[in-house]
Amino acid sequence: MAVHSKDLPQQINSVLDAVHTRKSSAPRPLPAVALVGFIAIFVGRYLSNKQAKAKKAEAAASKVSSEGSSSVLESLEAKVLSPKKTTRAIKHTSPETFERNRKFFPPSKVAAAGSSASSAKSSVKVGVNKEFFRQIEAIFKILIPKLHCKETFILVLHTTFLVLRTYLSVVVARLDGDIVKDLIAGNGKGFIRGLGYWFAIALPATYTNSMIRYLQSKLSIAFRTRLTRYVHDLYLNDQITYYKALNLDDRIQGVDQYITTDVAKFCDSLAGLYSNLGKPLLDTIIFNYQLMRSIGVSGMGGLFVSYVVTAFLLRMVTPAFGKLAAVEAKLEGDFRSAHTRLITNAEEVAFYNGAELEHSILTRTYKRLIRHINSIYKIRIAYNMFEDFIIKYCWSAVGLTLCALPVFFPALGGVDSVKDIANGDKVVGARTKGFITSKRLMMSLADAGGRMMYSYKEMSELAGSTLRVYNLISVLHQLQAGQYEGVDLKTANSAASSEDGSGDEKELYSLSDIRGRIEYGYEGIRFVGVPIVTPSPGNANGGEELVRGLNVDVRPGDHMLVTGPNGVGKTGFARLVSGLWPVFRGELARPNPKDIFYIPQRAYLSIGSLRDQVIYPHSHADMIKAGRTDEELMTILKHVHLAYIPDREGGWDTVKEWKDVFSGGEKQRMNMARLFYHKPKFAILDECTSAVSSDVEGLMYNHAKDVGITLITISHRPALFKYHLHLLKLTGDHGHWEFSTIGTAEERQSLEKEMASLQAKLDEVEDLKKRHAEIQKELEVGLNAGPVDGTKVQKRGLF
Ligand SMILES: Nc1ncnc2c1ncn2[C@@H]1O[C@H](COP(=O)(O)OP(=O)(O)OP(=O)(O)O)[C@@H](O)[C@H]1O
Repeated sequence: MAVHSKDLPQQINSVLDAVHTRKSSAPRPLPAVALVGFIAIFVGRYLSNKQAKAKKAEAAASKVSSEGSSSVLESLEAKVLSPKKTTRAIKHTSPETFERNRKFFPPSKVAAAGSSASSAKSSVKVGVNKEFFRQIEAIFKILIPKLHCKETFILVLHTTFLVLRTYLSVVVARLDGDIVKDLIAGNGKGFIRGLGYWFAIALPATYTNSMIRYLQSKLSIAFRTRLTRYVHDLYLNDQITYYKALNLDDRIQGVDQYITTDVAKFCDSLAGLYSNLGKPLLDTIIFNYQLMRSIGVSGMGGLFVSYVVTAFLLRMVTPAFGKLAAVEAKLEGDFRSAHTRLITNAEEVAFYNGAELEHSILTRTYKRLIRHINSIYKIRIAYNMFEDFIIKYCWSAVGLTLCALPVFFPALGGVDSVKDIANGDKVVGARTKGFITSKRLMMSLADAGGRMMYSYKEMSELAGSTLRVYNLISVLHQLQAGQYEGVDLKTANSAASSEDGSGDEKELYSLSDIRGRIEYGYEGIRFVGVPIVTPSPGNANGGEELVRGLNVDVRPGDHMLVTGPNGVGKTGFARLVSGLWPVFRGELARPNPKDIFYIPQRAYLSIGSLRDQVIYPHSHADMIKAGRTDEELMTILKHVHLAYIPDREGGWDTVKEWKDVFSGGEKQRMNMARLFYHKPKFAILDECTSAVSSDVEGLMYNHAKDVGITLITISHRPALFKYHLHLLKLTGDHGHWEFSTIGTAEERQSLEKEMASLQAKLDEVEDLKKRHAEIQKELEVGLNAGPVDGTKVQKRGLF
């Protein structure tokens, strides 16, 4: 019977023939051992090198932390001043790479589970379909950016071990057949030799298995590192994509869950899928070929038919695992963010005694998640039963029948049994060997088939996490390029005119229709016809116009106070200048980022040392590079009346959760210290001294002006008038605003002083007048009452 030996690599064929031909006396598994040994040495060297490097780095790190602050400083200084000596810096993804990749990430056509309406309109479902493969292909451009990279190396090594494992399985199946045949024939020598080979194979086989697991984890970590780095570069950059994703777009809610859990899950599933799908696929090809040698072509035909029927049946009964996985990920994210909210607002909740309500929110979120997970488990019961029934029982029955074919109909047997009989084996021995080998191969095949079917389920689940990761990258790419999910202007226009009733066209502001212009590098802040509009993502009527076409020009030294009632758009003004809100119309000219500093309403304290709080957003290395010293920081703290802090907290290097350490006023003063450290040309102070006592507030304002910072203060408090020259009043009346000049600061201050002293004198006059009237009245009463008795007068309370 013709055997297609050319179909397999020559080497595998010759080794397999050597194993099953009894005439060969050479130790048969040796090529495998040699190959594994070579790979083991290679991988071992690679890993030990890595471990040695890691140990070295760890030792260096512990040395730095055990030495005092001065040595930390020295080591940092050394790093800054001699970049050659530092470890290789992690390079950020270049804007060109983002530009190149953006076209591979157009908005997903799949209806994202639990996402906004626009994507939900889509008819494409989550699952193993064309869109899934397109998304995977796009993500692969990030995972494996070029042919020669670490991931390719791991993949090649992983594939080598997978092939090796399949090869060893075939060797084991044949060896098993040989051993049983020798046992039945009573061939002691052959039996002992067989056992020897058995143990010789055990070593490379176990090593191969553990290397496959190890390389799978390495591949997953390598993928995760690449993806996380890419997403971080896309998320945290000067385009403030993180702010846009959180405030100007609602397509990715719970972005932390996406970046942490979803990315990790995706990489795990992808790395697992490669071995869970690649290995059984390879097994199926090789085992089928081997089986054909034992059970013949007709047996193979039967096997093929059983595959097709199985695949068809399983496809019919497989639930939408992809969609279920995507919904589960979203619900996990909701549960996590409910906890995060509580952590962030623990003090406020405690003051309000809100534990019970918060508890019910957490329980509700958790129940929603668990209800969904439980429903997945229930769906799985029926599916797993069906899968087991087909793979374990039906396949075994088919397998046994196929093994029996050569026994009952020798003409249908494969080439091996013919060869064995020709080699002088007895018919029973040849049948036993053939049956044991075929059975083992069948079992491995059933196992491979099972894993392949299981992989289909995994692939459906992978489709869910792929969709989430793809959506994350796609939305971030779009936001970075300034493309938002805007409202449909046609629908919004008709809605606005009918609501209005007048039929007049009302100006609509959609994030997809931003027409304003921003000019950087201007020596001041100039608004020309710029409206202040809330971005309102997802609002069908577009953003709300808070302030109508604003025209102001603040030049150096023109300190300006922005005032108005709550919610009128004062912070909106600052958000426009800082580039957080888009300029929908008009022209905005502003200084370069380094020349303007913004201090928000809620004081922010970063993770890090006390020093980091003053110099934020500089790092210590930046500070050293700029030639700034701790003494300078101390002087700054004196200006904000916080000079006692370094001593109290144990020095500049103390690391604490600073938001829990400082009082409200201290937090605000620390934020003002940052302003004095950075000394920008312009500063926007948004109610950032509301908790500071007025005397210290005055000192800080005066110091800021002394060092040449032009102040734009957002505040309701008239006490701050005296530090400003101009007043921008947002009235809140149909977007109305007024701009006026307060006068020079000195004039204003001296006038106010005079006013205050005159007022004090007037108050005194009023008191004197009142007293005068009282005395007069008493005297009149006393005179009318006749001669005065001293005791009587005293009783009336005159003296
Ligand atoms: N991302 C956003 N999307 C939609 N509306 C927003 C957004 N951010 C703020 N707003 C709304 O815009 C309005 C103006 O907000 P802004 O923070 O500018 O008020 P403000 O004048 O500074 O008020 P306050 O004096 O209370 O600080 C508010 O009604 C607010 O609810």
